[in-house]
Amino acid sequence: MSGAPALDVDLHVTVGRGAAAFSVEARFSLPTGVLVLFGSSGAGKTVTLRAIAGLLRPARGSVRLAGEALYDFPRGVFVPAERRRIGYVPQDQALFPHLDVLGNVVFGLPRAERKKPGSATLALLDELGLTALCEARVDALSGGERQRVALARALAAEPRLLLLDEPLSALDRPSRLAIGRSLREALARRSLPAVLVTHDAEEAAAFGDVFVRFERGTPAREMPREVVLGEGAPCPHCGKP
Ligand SMILES: Nc1ncnc2c1ncn2[C@@H]1O[C@H](COP(=O)(O)OP(=O)(O)OP(=O)(O)O)[C@@H](O)[C@H]1O
Repeated sequence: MSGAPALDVDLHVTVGRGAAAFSVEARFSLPTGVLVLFGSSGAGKTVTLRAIAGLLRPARGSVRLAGEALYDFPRGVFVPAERRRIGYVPQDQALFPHLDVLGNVVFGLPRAERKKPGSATLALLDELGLTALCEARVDALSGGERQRVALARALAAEPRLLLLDEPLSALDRPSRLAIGRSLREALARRSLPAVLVTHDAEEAAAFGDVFVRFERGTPAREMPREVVLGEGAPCPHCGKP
C-alpha cells in the first residue's frame, strides 16, 4: 500500500503464566528509516521485537509492514514468522557453531543458492568484509566478525524489515564504530527500515529517526528526538537526567 508507514505496531503481548507472567504494551509507527527502542532492562524490548518477527503470538493488537497486516487480532490474521520476510538478529546472534561463515550466511536460502552461492550472496559477503573468512568456523571468530556474520545472514534473505537486538553492545569501541558504519551503509543502500534496541545514547543518535521508550508497567511510547538526545536529555537507558 503506497504512502503507508514502513512499520505500524500496536501490540499487547503477554509471556509466561500466573505470577511469572509479563505483559507489555507498545504502540509506535516508523514512517521510514530506523526506530530505536530504549529503556530499562526487563521492560519488554526483546519481547516486542519477537512479537514483530512473529516468534511470539500477541494477546491482541496489530502489526503492519508497509500497510500489509502481518498480525491483526480482530481480523484473525497471523502471518507465520517464516513468511514475514523480517530479518531478526537476536542479542546472542544464534549462529550455528557447526557451520562455517558461508554455511551460516546461506542457511535460510533456497537449496540451489546453498549449494552454489550466487553473485548477490558473494557481493554481500564482500560488503560486510567476510569474503576472506568464508570457510572459517564461527566459533573461531571475534565478536565483531560474528556480528557481521549475523548481519549478513539476516540480509541474505532480502528482508523487508530488520530487527536488531543490541547489535553492537558486546563490542569494543573501534569495532562498534566500524560495524555501526557498515550497518548504516547496508540499511541505506537497501532503503531498508529497521528497529534497533540499544542502551547507548551515541548509538541511538547515530541510527535513530524515531525513538520509543520502554518502562516496565507502562505502555511503550514514542519520544521526540530532542528529548532523547538533546541537551539536558535524560539518560536513554535509565531515564535519569
Ligand atoms: N518466554 C518468556 N516467558 C516468560 N517470561 C519471559 C519470556 N520472555 C521474556 N520474559 C520476561 O519478560 C520480561 C521482559 O524481557 P525482555 O527480554 O523483553 O526485556 P528487555 O527490555 O529486552 O531487557 P534487556 O534490556 O535487559 O535486554 C523479563 O522479565 C523476562 O524475564
